[in-house]
Amino acid sequence: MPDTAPLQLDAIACQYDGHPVVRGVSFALESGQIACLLGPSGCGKTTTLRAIAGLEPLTAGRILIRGAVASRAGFTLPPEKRALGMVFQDHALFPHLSVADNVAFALRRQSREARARRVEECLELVRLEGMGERFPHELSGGQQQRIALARALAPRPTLMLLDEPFASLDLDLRRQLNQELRAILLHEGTTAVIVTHDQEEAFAIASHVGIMRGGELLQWDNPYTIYHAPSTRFVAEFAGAGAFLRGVVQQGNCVHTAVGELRSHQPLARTPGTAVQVLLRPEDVIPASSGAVKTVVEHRVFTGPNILYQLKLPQGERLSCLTGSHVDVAVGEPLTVDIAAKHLVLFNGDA
Ligand SMILES: Nc1ncnc2c1ncn2[C@@H]1O[C@H](COP(=O)(O)OP(=O)(O)OP(=O)(O)O)[C@@H](O)[C@H]1O
Repeated sequence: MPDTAPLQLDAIACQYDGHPVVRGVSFALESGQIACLLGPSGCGKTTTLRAIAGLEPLTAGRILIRGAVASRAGFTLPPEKRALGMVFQDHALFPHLSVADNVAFALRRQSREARARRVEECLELVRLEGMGERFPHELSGGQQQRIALARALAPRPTLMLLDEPFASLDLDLRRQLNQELRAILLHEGTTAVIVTHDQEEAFAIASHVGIMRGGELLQWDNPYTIYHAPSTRFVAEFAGAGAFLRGVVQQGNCVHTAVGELRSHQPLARTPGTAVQVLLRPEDVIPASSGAVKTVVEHRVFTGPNILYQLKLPQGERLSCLTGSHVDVAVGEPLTVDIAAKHLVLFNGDA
């Protein structure tokens, strides 16, 4: 990672009233990368973001912005000196300023012409061209968040920090704005850190996802790796639906389970006889009339295009299964499946 990486965290720690809430968090972002910090409520996502912003001091470690130390124990460069853009859940627009003046706020040092040009450009980026003369209270919640985004982008920050920026909006609008946000960040080449507790949202936006728990960063990877090669069972559970089957490792990269012998295409790195749990994602479980595994539908969630089934095996263990919604089987009915996992994800233990 070159010294000029827009952002680098080296084992940072933060405390509130002597109580540690962030510990040993390290990651780095290259120019234009988009990261999401994801984790359950209270895991330290916002505190990490606030530390990057210069709003929380560090008790250990350091934060480098463009290769220069911005925070370490005993030193915190003030937020306004960090060349950051910030968007928080409560958009905090200036109510007495027009939309254009809100967006122009951080451009005070530029000439009138340059300022007007950039304001127009940013309003276009967030698809609110022609609305510059309006006032924030004349706009919808979604439009106000677009303005907050335009205002943060206007000075071309090194780094954008966004804390659940669309959390107050309804689901459809949130999804749409998240996709627009991703397109805008990519268009502008802006590096960003986004806090969310919505896994689907994180996967849809981010080039990198950091899963946090209890103040620690458990895994930092691209969304595909987080989902398909989770480092811990907690990450596996947090990253999406699935089931864990008890198994025992056999010779030849096989695991014996209640659904039969599962063979991995990659080495299992465990000695035969080891008790393990095998992660099976819903898309690894395929309905097939001539399938090898007999189950009964225990629960089902219809989402429109898909149905997510919870299936019970005769021995009592469970599987998740995702199908198109035309595979329509009622609770209590049998469903025969095949297991299509090629790369087995194993965790230790038979619990
Ligand atoms: N100002 C504060 N004073 C004392 N404790 C705080 C303060 N802010 C946060 N905390 C505590 O620090 C821990 C981490 O909080 P943080 O807001 O970073 O979590 P989070 O992952 O962003 O949670 P959420 O998803 O609910 O926003 C929590 O236990 C929280 O109660």
